[in-house]
Amino acid sequence: MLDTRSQDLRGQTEPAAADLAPTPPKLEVRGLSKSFALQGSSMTVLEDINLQIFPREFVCLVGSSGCGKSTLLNIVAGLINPSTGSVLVDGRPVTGPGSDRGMVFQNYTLYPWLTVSQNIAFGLQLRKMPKAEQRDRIDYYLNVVGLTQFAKSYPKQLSGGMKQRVAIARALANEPAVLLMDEPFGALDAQTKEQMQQFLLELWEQTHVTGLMITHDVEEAIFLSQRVYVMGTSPGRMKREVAIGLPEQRDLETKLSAEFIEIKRQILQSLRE
Ligand SMILES: Nc1ncnc2c1ncn2[C@@H]1O[C@H](COP(=O)(O)OP(=O)(O)OP(=O)(O)O)[C@@H](O)[C@H]1O
Repeated sequence: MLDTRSQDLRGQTEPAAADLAPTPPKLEVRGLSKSFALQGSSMTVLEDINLQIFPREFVCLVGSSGCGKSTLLNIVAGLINPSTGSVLVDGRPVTGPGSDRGMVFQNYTLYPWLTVSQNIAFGLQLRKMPKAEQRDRIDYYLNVVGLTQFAKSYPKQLSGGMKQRVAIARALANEPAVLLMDEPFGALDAQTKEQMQQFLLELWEQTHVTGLMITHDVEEAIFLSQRVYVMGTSPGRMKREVAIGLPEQRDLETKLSAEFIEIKRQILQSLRE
């Protein structure tokens, strides 16, 4: 029996955020700071971070190298603790990793000894999901990422883009409340990266998964999201929030539109300030 979140991921329920006012956020970061101990002193990496991501929103976070993007995402994932502040998913405080947050990293993190299907099944097995339901989910998400024919292949037999599609399918198969992605296309060549961006847009149209992705590629952020958070550095803090008013249906031509170029100019300017 699938829960309502899973139905949401399959695009069957939950109206758009704008149709419901006020809608509680799926993910909320409140007054979050993080300091690391460094050679006997303390280095503040994140300062007073606040953000909210609403159901069916796909949001990107951009910032220059070292501003704390990965640290923030790892805190949201529950992999490291904040120094102050909190993270809430569906109103519940995050205290560690959980299947309500699916994570995709830049470096391929598939298990090389497992097939594509087995990789996707990994979290489902941990949760002791009945076999028949596992098979349904695996088939469904293999189809969503267009890899049905590669179900029995091993990661070493796949290209970089295909590996990331498996990683996305594995994260989605748990039907998380929020999909978290840390530079998922950062290791791909320019052409594959563009294909993956197109793929992710189509995936979002199909699943309307709530997502938070970090990238230092401003064009990628604008192309993929409904909102972009711009981070400043030293210490990492939120500088600006930019609503992306582009139509939902986007393709590579969208990147050449005057509206797109204007948004890009504004974000680049914020990053430079
Ligand atoms: N465990 C740690 N101990 C000490 N300092 C850390 C630790 N993890 C991260 N940092 C520091 O925190 C800062 C932010 O790092 P982080 O990796 O979050 O940045 P980023 O914005 O994701 O960078 P990039 O885009 O280059 O990946 C850096 O100065 C880094 O050296």
